[in-house]
Amino acid sequence: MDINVVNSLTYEDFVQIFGSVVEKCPLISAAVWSRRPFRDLADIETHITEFIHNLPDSGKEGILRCHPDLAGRDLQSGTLTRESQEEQSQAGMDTLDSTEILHMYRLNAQYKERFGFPFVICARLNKKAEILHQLSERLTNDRAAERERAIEEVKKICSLRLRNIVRCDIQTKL
Ligand SMILES: NC(=O)NC1=NC(=O)NC1=O
Repeated sequence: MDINVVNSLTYEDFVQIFGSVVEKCPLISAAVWSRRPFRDLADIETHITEFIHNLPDSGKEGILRCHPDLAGRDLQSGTLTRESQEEQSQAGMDTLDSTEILHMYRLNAQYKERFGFPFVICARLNKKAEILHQLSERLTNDRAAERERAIEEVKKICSLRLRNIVRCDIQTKL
């Protein structure tokens, strides 16, 4: 998306377009809007990651809690956001058999019980086997380390969603 177009967006249009780059956290884009004009898309990403970085632990955990479980209730009931649906499908979460779904459900529940926030991973960069491996492995982290690790995954998801916005725009230009 042409950065001059982005910089000329009204607040409402900016949040409409960028509000879901962090799952169900339009507040972040609403806050970043006031940092315009942006040099480029990477500049928007920098402002978003700085906003997240400067949040207290409770704020970071709040962002994590806005993420739907992988292969969880929202996927099964078709109530995922468009972005999450695409990401989870790409990772093969929508083709698990009943045993795998139950296994994911149990590990997600165990993880949430231990940390108080859901397991978050950038689904577009991982397939089923790696997701299960990471979920089991990260369960042994301490809370502070795991919070930071999960926030790093949120930043990867955000980065890919930002580029998706740009790619769509290029397509409309072709
Ligand atoms: N709990 C999660 O990691 N959820 C997700 N990761 C993604 O990349 N998309 C999701 O919905």
